[in-house]
Amino acid sequence: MKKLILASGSPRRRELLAQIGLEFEVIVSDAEEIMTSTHPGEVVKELSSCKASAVALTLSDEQRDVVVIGSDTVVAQEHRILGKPKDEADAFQMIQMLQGNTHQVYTGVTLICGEKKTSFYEKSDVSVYPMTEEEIWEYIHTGEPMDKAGAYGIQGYFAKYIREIQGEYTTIVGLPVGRLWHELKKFG
Ligand SMILES: Cc1cn([C@H]2C[C@H](O)[C@@H](COP(=O)(O)OP(=O)(O)OP(=O)(O)O)O2)c(=O)[nH]c1=O
Repeated sequence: MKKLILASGSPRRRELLAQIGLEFEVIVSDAEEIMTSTHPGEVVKELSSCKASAVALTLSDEQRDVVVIGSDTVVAQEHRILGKPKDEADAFQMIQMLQGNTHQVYTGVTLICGEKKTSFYEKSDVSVYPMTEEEIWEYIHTGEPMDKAGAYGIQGYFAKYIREIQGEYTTIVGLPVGRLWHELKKFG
């Protein structure tokens, strides 16, 4: 297995990569996130590519055999794409939309090693129990929503509002590790 660089500041992504027994270095880029598509799957592929490319560009010649991993997660509810909330009022609006409904979580991943590059995405469906306004504010005051796409974390307090998921759990937390491992093997 080649050396790995995780181009992400997300603690969840580090935990998931460590969970499957991989060793890696973390380099966080300040990539400009350029979006040209409106399909959530294409959006997360593009954004993951921006993050991985920004780090790949900083590597020296000796590091050309390293695989750089970039990733991005969004929530899609009907025709809307939700990233991280701007403030608590935005978080309230997002959770208000998600409660009592089913939405999709898309995570895109890009792997870059020298000239070789691959991007893919995974999608999971998440159904949320109805929540009262009081419950939504109580959840926002846990501080959990602000750094998360769709303003919730399935791995935290929000778990008690999850009715059903279809698809891979790690896609929702931010890194679909089964698919990632499958793709990494192709890099040798
Ligand atoms: C839906 C959901 C998202 N999230 C997180 C995963 C991502 O960290 C975050 C979405 O933001 P991203 O912009 O994908 O990632 P990030 O800014 O946290 O990290 P980086 O760009 O450096 O890789 O939301 C959860 O932790 N749990 C969830 O249930």
